[in-house]
Amino acid sequence: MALLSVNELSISFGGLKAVTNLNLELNKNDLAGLIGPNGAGKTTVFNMLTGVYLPTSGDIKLDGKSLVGLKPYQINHRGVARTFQNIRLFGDLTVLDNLRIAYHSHAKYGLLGAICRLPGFYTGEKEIYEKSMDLLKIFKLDHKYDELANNLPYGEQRRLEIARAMATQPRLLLLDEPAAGMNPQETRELMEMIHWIRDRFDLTILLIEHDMSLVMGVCEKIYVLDYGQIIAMGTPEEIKNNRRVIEAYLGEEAS
Ligand SMILES: Nc1ncnc2c1ncn2[C@@H]1O[C@H](COP(=O)(O)OP(=O)(O)OP(=O)(O)O)[C@@H](O)[C@H]1O
Repeated sequence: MALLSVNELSISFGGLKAVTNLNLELNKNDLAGLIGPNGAGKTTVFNMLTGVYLPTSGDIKLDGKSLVGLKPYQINHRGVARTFQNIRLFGDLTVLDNLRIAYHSHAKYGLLGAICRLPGFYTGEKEIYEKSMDLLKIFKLDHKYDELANNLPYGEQRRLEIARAMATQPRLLLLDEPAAGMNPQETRELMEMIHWIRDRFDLTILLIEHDMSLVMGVCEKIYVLDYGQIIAMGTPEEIKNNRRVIEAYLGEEAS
């Protein structure tokens, strides 16, 4: 069974059909891309997958169970995490605390345990600290654990956002333009990191990206969206040579 199965998904804003009859399927461990010209509807798809927008029609199933109508935090608890096009970190908190907060959303001790400082609270806190530091190491941010997130260079803020999403222990990770604003060296390192976390954490990843070298280099399967509709799906090689895809992008450049 597919991990994620999107069936005839549509959404309209007033008279504007932003996404129409979208079908998409991801198997466990897929590393897939969602590309398309500006305004094609990519972020809107992510917003529907994560419960930010309620679809007008259609269904989204994770492991065969519908996510439609669930709140974003409920969808996160089912195993879906995301990053945003515009970085959304807690800028005035340290790098470590940004991760701790994400781990706390899944902490095993309750409010009473925290207020009364029950033994479970201390073991829980220690575990969260250790797991947070482990994740920071993976994302090469451990030496910056005490810095305020706002003070990190842009590329590191992007990595911290992915690390924070990983702290919610997702099965499906949605990355919205993870390489935006990165230089070529940072982009190359990010590509390797995305591959590595997919394998290490047994993840399924769907990413939106305008940087074609990243999409073609890292994704094994690519969906192309244009005017809210999927116009092509295939391997990077198939997508590169697809006439409809070339036209969609050339149309954008010509306008
Ligand atoms: N909340 C909303 N209200 C009204 N229109 C919206 C809303 N969200 C998205 N749209 C519209 O839906 C369409 C798709 O937007 P979306 O941001 O999903 O595109 P995108 O492919 O992610 O674009 P980009 O690559 O530029 O980020 C656009 O016409 C946008 O204006």
